[in-house]
This record gives sequence, C-alpha cells and structure tokens, in this order.
Amino acid sequence: MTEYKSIAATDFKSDTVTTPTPSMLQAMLTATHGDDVYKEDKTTNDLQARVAEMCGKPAGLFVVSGTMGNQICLRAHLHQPPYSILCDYRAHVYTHEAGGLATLSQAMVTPVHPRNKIYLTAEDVEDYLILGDDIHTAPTRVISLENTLGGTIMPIEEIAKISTLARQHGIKMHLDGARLWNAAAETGISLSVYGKYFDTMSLCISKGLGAPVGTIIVGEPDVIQTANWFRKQAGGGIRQAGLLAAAADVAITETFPKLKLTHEVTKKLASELEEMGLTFQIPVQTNFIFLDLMKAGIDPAVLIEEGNKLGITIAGARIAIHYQTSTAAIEKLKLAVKKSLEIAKQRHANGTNGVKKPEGSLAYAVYDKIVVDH
Ligand SMILES: Cc1ncc(COP(=O)(O)O)c(C=O)c1O
Ligand SMILES: C[C@@H](O)[C@H](N)C(=O)O
Repeated sequence: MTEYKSIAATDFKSDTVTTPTPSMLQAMLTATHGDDVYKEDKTTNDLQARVAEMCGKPAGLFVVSGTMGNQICLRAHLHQPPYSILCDYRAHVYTHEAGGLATLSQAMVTPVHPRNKIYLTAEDVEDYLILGDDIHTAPTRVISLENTLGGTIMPIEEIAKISTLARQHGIKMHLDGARLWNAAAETGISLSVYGKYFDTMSLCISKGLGAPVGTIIVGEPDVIQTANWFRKQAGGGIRQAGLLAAAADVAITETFPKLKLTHEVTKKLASELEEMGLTFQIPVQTNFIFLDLMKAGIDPAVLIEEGNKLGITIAGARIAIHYQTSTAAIEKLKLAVKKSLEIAKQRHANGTNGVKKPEGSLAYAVYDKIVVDH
C-alpha cells in the first residue's frame, strides 16, 4: 500500500474517513466557480457528464451525500401513495438514512431477509413483491438494491433476474451504489453494464475513492430533474460546486484504479486473522471484514480499547480498509485482535466472559444486526 500521511491511515471505522490528497486540493484551486443551482459550473457539469457516461446513462447530478442521492432518487420514482419500497433488511436506505423513506417519501418498506444470508435473489424478491390494487396494501413501486453491501458483491446474474422481474411489473429499480466502484473493480464488470439494470444509481465518491464530499446520481433526464427538485427542496442546491467536483474528479481518476489493491490487502488481512482463529459474519470480497466477535467470545469494547492503546481506531465488528490505510496500522490491528483473543480466553477460563455491546460505537451498532443474524 502507498503510505499516506492522512489521519485516515490508522482509522478502521469506515472508508468514509479517507481524506483529500494534495492532487485533489490542487485541482480545487483551478476549478471553475459557476453557480451550480443555475447549472452554470463547467467543472460540475463535466463531472456529472463523465460519471453518467461511465454508467451508460444520459443524465447525472452531483449531490453532497450518499444519503441525499438515495433518498431523492427513490422519492423521484414515487408518485401517488400508498406505495412501498422493497429492499434488503440491512439496506442503508432502510437502516441508516434517518427514516427518510418514511418522511420524504411517505413510503412503506418491505425489508427482505436473503435466504442465503448474503444477497437478495430474484426468488427472495418475488416472494415479497406487493402487486395489484388491493386497498389493504401499499404496492411495490421500487426495488432498491445495494452493491456492495457489507462489502459483499451482488452477482450480476441475480441483478439481471431481479431487473427483469421488476420491469415485468412496471416497478422501478434503484441501486445504492455507494461502493459500486468496489464491485466493478473486483469483478471487472463495467459501471455501464450494471447501469443497464437500474433506472437510477447513486455512486459515492467520498468513500473508498477518497473525495472529501460528493455523490453522483445517474438516470434518465426526467427522473434526474425531479430528483434535482427534491435536492433543492432539501436545501441541497450548491453554489460554487466546482471546488468539490474538481476533487471528486481527481478521486475517480486516481483512486478507482487502486481499489483492487485495497481488496487484496483486505483479503490478506482476513486470511491472517483466520489463522489466528477468527471467523467472519459474511464473506470478505472487497474492503470490509466483519469479524464474528460473538463466535470468538471477544467483547467489542475490549477490541476497541486494545486498538486505542495502540493508536488505531477500531469501531467494532466491522473492519474497513481503504487506500490510505497504512501497513503499520494493519500490523497494530492484528496485535489488538491477538490481545483481545487472549483476554477472551482468560475471561472464559474464569467464567466472566460476557460480550457486551459498547456504548455509542457506530460501526458496531450499524452492523450488530448482522452479528446477531449471521
Ligand atoms: C451503502 C451506503 N449507502 C449510502 C451511504 C450514505 O452515504 P453518506 O454517508 O455520504 O450519506 C453509506 C454511508 O456512507 C453507505 O455505506
Ligand atoms: C455508518 C454508515 O452510514 C456509513 N455509510 C459507513 O459505512 O460507515
């Protein structure tokens, strides 16, 4: 891994912690300064066009977060309540976007547990679609998928089957593609191939790609225009967006090609942790490792504390690797896990090993459902 001076070098809580590189900051200095609310900023317009073209879509829109990208895309697909959105029970749009589906979209949600415990299949979806006009129901109007989810890649064949099913019933398809870059880098499947199966996609540039701010939503012009309307309504209209778009453009160019290496580093760490006796809640396929702390008998609070002692930030069961993660920090992570395992064994020996959830640990809280369900 290229060694970085970033404060993110020792932070394993998420890939959202990545910090702008000198080249991103340099690009900001030469960005245009048009007013993006009036669509007058060339740097922003060029970035939108670039990502839309990469995804095989005619229109794109720069927004300030993945949450905004998802919520305004989903709202733009919905016209007359009652209606519902079908998604994975762990989907970010359902679990971590502050209830936006209920407030902005006034939508019911059908959260589906994948039978294979990893990704939704067309059979899972078909069993839970709400069709017809029975006045007791809220018919499914959108299927919202997430790729990657918890770092696992949804097979393109399954996405294709679900898309065909949706289109048979006139249901819209949205992709929370916060980490679609990671899926594309790992599978070699282009963003435009993924784009064929969705009406809208939301791609974050502020996570593994390392931009300081920004997500791009893509789709047909009419739905993107409607989404833009909801962006403005939420106060998301941006004036000199070019400063942010310039950094995002560099992030795509510079970091997208590095994601595969990040995944290799992640998988190497995972195999070393397995040699130490650790197991994982879900497969390690890209840049996340979900430790099965329950099975190891490790108290998350102990792991967090051991990390702090070594000067690294661990937030719970989820270990996030990004292109700014330092080699030294990875060595310290392994030490923290080793020490936590020793403490777990000591506690087990003297019968005091109660695994407690730490207070306020976001990443643990974010995915403790996976801990329980997997
Ligand atoms: C899968 C997924 N979708 C959407 C988001 C929301 O992105 P943001 O934090 O920029 O709102 C996140 C979190 O970063 C995420 O992990
Ligand atoms: C916490 C969550 O919203 C964020 N997307 C993350 O993955 O860290």
